[in-house]
Amino acid sequence: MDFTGFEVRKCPPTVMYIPNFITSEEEQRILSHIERTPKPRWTQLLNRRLVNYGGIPHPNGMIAEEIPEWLQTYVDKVNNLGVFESPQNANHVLVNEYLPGQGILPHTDGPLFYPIISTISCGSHTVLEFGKRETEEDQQAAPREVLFKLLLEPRSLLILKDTLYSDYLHSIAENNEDVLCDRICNYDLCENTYKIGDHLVRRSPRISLTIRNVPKTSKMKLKFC
Ligand SMILES: O=C(O)CCC(=O)C(=O)O
Ligand SMILES: [Fe+2]
Repeated sequence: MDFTGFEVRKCPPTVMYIPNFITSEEEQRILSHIERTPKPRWTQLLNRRLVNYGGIPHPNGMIAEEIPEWLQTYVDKVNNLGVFESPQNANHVLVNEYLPGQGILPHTDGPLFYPIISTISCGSHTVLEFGKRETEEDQQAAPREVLFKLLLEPRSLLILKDTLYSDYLHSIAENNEDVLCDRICNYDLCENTYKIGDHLVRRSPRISLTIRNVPKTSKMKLKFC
């Protein structure tokens, strides 16, 4: 796919933002599958809950598990864009659920993944914030400065790579609503519905599909003594 027109130029390289990557019907289908996920499949964290599909990434290699067909459709859709240069096709999906007021602390995705992140948002918008990685002695410093923000609309696809993967931390503030006029780098690529009114948009529950490649996989070996 030719990404011209989808690259966000007001922030460091590289961000691609594609609004309406999936249709409302596809979004509803995803949400209803997630809704039916058995409770024990979820890992409940303090400020969100998550499900791993494709296996659990591990330094010794991920024991690959088959991704269910309804979800593999979207992994294929992302792979077909040529985002992950094969043979680095995506093989893992992390499903995160955020209720209003929930978020994720500043982090990088680290060395277990091939350094490209693709994220499909469903159900609600959110605002992804970026800060710079700090040195050890800076750790105690005052709250980390937010350098720029991206608005992730429902049904959109976000792709992050290069220095944005390696040098910047990303996070979602634990807010019930977002002010959308302030330092949003991809604002001109967003839907018009967000460009009217008072720019204060309430969050509703959001499901994100973070689609990545885990390069190191292993076949499970069972040892019987
Ligand atoms: O929900 C999102 O869009 C971000 C998720 C994320 O950063 C992660 O799971 O590493
Ligand atoms: Fe992340």
